[in-house]
Formats: sequence, structure tokens, C-alpha cells
Amino acid sequence: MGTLILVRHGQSTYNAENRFTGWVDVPLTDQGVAEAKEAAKAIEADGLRPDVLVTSVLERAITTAELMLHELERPWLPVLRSWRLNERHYGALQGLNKAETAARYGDEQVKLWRRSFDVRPPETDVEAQRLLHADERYRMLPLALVPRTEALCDVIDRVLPYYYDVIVPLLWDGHTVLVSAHGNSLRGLVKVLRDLDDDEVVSLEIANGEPLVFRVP
Ligand SMILES: O=C(O)[C@H](O)COP(=O)(O)O
Repeated sequence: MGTLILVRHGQSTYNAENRFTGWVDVPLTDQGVAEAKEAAKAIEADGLRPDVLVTSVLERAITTAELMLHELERPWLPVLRSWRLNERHYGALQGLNKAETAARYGDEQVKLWRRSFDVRPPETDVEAQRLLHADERYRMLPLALVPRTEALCDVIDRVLPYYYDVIVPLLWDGHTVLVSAHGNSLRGLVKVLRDLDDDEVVSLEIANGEPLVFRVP
């Protein structure tokens, strides 16, 4: 049996400014740094010792994990990273203030964009997709796989192949795997791990720096 520890990155600058983030690569705030260290203390208090690290390719998740491993005195852990664990792409909402967007489109619409299973935010234009594709991290992907927007169902479709093909074999080998990722990539994974239906997942919230632990047989 393996142990899976899921952690959402600490507070980012866009979280602090209440802006839609998605694939925008923003750093942690001082509060985010403190949350990462607290997350490490929490898993240590539970007697957990990660022996493999898995992250998205976004800085806020990578820094959170590095701070955690430093705190746990395990900075030498083997590391795997994948774009498949990135935050849900928030489409044309990325960079906008969430409260201003709710004032413009209404709370109900914004709740659908933020929490529904299958409602996608408006797409970015093709030029924004090409710019993202030019980023070294995503250049190896076919352009069609570089998102212009995503709903939670799309995130689940890209996260699950990585989970089953890469993470589960590590868990079957008895590893304790620390996954540092994002609110919605982890909501997608938790939906599957807890077998939540499409309506239940609407109320699932994952806080910054709060570790979630699963034993995987
Ligand atoms: O991408 C974002 O804006 C956040 O990381 C998660 O946002 P949410 O709480 O609106 O899903």
C-alpha cells in the first residue's frame, strides 16, 4: 500500500489579489511561503515521510514543494513534473479580478465557471494559445492540446492518464508520494479518488497548503 499526499500550493500573488490565475505563472506571497512550511509541519506531525515528489510545471507548486522538502530535511527527493497537473486553464478570465467579474456577469455565472463540472469559461484567442505554445514547457505538445479554456471535466481527462500511468505504479511499489499542484487539478483528482458525483464536486474546496492524505492499495 502506498500513501498519496496532495497539497495545493501556498497563497500566490494572484490569489492575494483575487485574480483568476489558471496557467499564468505567478510566485508565492510571504503568506504562501508560510503556508508551505505549515503544510510540511502538518505531514510531519502525521508521521508521513514523502519519498517521491511530483509537481506541475508552474512555479507556485514547485516553490511550495521545495519549501516543504527543505522543512522536512528531504530536499534530495527524486522529482517528477508534468504539465498535466497544472491548474485548470481559466480561459479569457485569466488575470481578471474575481469580484469585478462577478459584478459584471453575476454571481451565478461566475460560480458555474469556477465550480461546475462541465461549464467552460470563455476561450482565449488563437494568438494567446500560440504564445502559450511557444513557452519551452509546452512546446513539445501538439498545439491542439494547449488549452484555450478548460472545465473541470477537461482537467480530469488530462490529469487521470498521468495519475494512473505514473503515480499509481509508485503507490503500488509502496512509495509515499507528495503531489504539489493546484486547487482545480486536485479537485479533479479528489473527485475521482472519493468517487464524488458531478453535483457533489461543486462544493469541494481545497485550501492553500492543506495536505490531503489517501492510502492507495
Ligand atoms: O486559478 C485560480 O484562479 C485559482 O488557483 C483557483 O481558483 P478558483 O478558486 O476560482 O477555482
